Amino acid sequence: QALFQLLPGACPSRTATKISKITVVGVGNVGMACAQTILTQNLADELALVDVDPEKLRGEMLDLQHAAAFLPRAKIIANTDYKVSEGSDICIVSAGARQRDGESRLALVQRNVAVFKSIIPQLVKYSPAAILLIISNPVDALTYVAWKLSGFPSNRVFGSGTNLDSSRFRGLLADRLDVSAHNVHGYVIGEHGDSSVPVWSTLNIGGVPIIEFLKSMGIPYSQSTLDELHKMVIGGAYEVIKLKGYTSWAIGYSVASLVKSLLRDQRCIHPVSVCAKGFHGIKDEVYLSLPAQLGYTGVMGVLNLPLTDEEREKLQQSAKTLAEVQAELDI
Ligand SMILES: NC(=O)c1ccc[n+]([C@@H]2O[C@H](COP(=O)([O-])OP(=O)(O)OC[C@H]3O[C@@H](n4cnc5c(N)ncnc54)[C@H](O)[C@@H]3O)[C@@H](O)[C@H]2O)c1
Ligand SMILES: O=C1N[C@](c2ccsc2)(c2cccc(Nc3ccc(F)cc3)n2)CC(O)=C1Sc1ccccc1Cl
Repeated sequence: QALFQLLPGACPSRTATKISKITVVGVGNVGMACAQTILTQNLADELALVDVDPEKLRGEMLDLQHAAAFLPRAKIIANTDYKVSEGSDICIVSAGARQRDGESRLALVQRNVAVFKSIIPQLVKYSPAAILLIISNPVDALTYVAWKLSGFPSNRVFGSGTNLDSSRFRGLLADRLDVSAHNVHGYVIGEHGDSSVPVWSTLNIGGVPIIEFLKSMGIPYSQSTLDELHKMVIGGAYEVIKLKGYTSWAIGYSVASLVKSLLRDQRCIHPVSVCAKGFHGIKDEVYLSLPAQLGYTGVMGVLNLPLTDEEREKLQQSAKTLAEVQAELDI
């Protein structure tokens, strides 16, 4: 006897018309944190995992498949062959070599260019209409490399950039001010990591400019207070590395928020690494983080965020540094 007695008109073989497929390349700490948040938040009907390590790949796939009873239904597949990624809407790249002790940023980029040359053309071959979301570091330079290698329009190639930096910044302020991080409206822009630029001039708490908010709370402040907060964002990354050897959960949740804006066409504004040429006087083809609107087609637009002369100068300096690094690359 059949397991189910079908009702008139039922057609079990017919599936949803819009299948959202996401590929994660690099099943390390970051890649698996992204996979986990994407599955938990029901963002993919199909999740493909790719890596060069076949055993780790199969292990991670099986381990996720074993959670099926606790997750929304999703097809989880994995292979070292990029054919498994065919027809992806979004390809997330967290694969790459990690910085060796004493290794320069340029040397790290050059090593990861070689890694990207083995990844990006394969993703393009099987998913020519996909959006590429780059996480691997140095994320701004590698997002530029991915853009050049892919031949995609720049709106379909972006990096997580200062999305994590901004999340830490907002979280720290939220804790200090005893308010939800969702009401701390502020951006860290520019180059991801140590040289990022906190935008104080438009930072506000629920619409109240930060300086007014601190005054109203009777909280003493000075520029050094604000600068100290930015140093804590950077220090936070190093503290996590010192304590657990890598970072994963925060970047995993930040990537899920970006994926949701893309696949659900939310048109939310996120600080992410975009082609910054033409914004804030930047003349070079570099990727830097600016507040960008994300929707189903990718980066839909970049917010013309007012900046002080000092903030603009810092951004332009980062653009110059990145352009110099990029000029040395063999892409
Ligand atoms: N942008 C951010 O905010 C942010 C935050 C945290 C980490 N990261 C970066 O994410 C990257 C990954 O970090 P992690 O901790 O997951 O590293 P990891 O070493 O744990 O994982 C890297 C994975 O990439 C795979 N890999 C290496 N070469 C490959 C190739 N050619 N093709 C496919 N897969 C390949 C490895 O097998 C490994 O599984 C690093 O560059 C790290 O700096 C970025
Ligand atoms: O949370 C992290 N963890 C990493 C990490 C994860 C696994 S191994 C290193 C981290 C942690 C600490 C320093 C650091 N430096 C760095 C090295 C090379 C790059 F290309 C970029 C950054 N990177 C990678 C990374 O980008 C982050 S965010 C981050 C880093 C430095 C300053 C501010 C922030 Cl918000």
